[in-house]
Amino acid sequence: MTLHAKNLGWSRGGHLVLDGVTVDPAAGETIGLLGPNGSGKSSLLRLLSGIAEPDSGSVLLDGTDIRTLRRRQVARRVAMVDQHSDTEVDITVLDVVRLGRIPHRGVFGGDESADAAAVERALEHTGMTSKSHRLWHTLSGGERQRAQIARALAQEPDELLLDEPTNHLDIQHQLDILSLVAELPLTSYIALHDLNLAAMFCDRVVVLEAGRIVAAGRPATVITEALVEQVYRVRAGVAVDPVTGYPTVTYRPQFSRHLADL
Ligand SMILES: Nc1ncnc2c1ncn2[C@@H]1O[C@H](COP(=O)(O)OP(=O)(O)OP(=O)(O)O)[C@@H](O)[C@H]1O
Repeated sequence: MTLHAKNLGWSRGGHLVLDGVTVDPAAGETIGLLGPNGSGKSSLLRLLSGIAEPDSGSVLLDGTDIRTLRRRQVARRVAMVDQHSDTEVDITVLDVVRLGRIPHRGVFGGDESADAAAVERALEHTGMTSKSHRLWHTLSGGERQRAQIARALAQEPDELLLDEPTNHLDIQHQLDILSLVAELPLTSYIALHDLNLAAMFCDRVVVLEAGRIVAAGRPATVITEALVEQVYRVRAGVAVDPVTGYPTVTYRPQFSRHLADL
C-alpha cells in the first residue's frame, strides 16, 4: 500500500519524460531514486506529490488514486521538499517550519499544542532549534535546506519526498539528515546523486535512465560496476565494505576519454 507509482507515463514539450514507471514500496521503506541528470527523478517526485498529473498510469495513496482525493487530504499524508524550495519573503525559520502545520488546520483552527510540539520536534531533528528565530536571508544554503526539511517533518507525513536533500549539506549533516529519514517511521522517496549515500541509507534503489526504470532492488544488488558504466558512462570500482556490508563506489579517472581526444 502506501504511496505507489503505477505504470506512470508523462510527456512534456513533446518529450517522453517518464515511461511505464512503477514503484511499490512497503510502508516504512526508504527508496532511493538514482539516475543521471534529466533521467526523470524530479518528475517522478512531482507526480508522486500530486503537484503534476500523469498522462497515463496513476499515483495511489493506500490504493486510492490521488486525483480523487482532496488536496488537503494528500497534504496531510505526503510532504515534499523539492530542489527549489525557497521563499522570497523574509520570514524566520520558525515561520517556515510552522507552514508545515497548515494541512492540519481546520476551519476553526487546529490543535495549537500539537502544532507547537510538532514544530519543536522537527527543529530538533534537523538541528535547527538554535536558529529558529533567524531570518531566511541570513541562512546558509545548507541551513535553508535543513529548515525546509524541518517544514516537511512538521507536517508529520506518512510519506516523505525529498529531491536531492543533501546537495548543500556538509558531510555531517548529509549523514544526519539521511539517517534521520531512514530511521523515521515514514515511507520516503529520495532522489540522490551520491551512490555511496544511497547504498548506506536506502532499503531499495530505483535507477532511471531517460524516463525508464533500468534497475531496481537492494543497493548491494543494483549498484554494480556494470551499472555505473552503463547508466552514468563512468568507470568505477564497487567493493563491499567489510565493516558495514554496504557497496562502496570508487570512481576511476576518465583518462581514456581525454586520450581519445588527443
Ligand atoms: N515542464 C517541462 N517541459 C519540458 N521538459 C521537461 C519539463 N519537466 C521536465 N522536463 C524534461 O524531463 C527530463 C527529466 O527531468 P527531471 O528534472 O525529472 O530529471 P532529473 O533526473 O531530476 O534530473 P537532475 O538530476 O538534473 O535534477 C529532462 O530532460 C527535462 O528537461
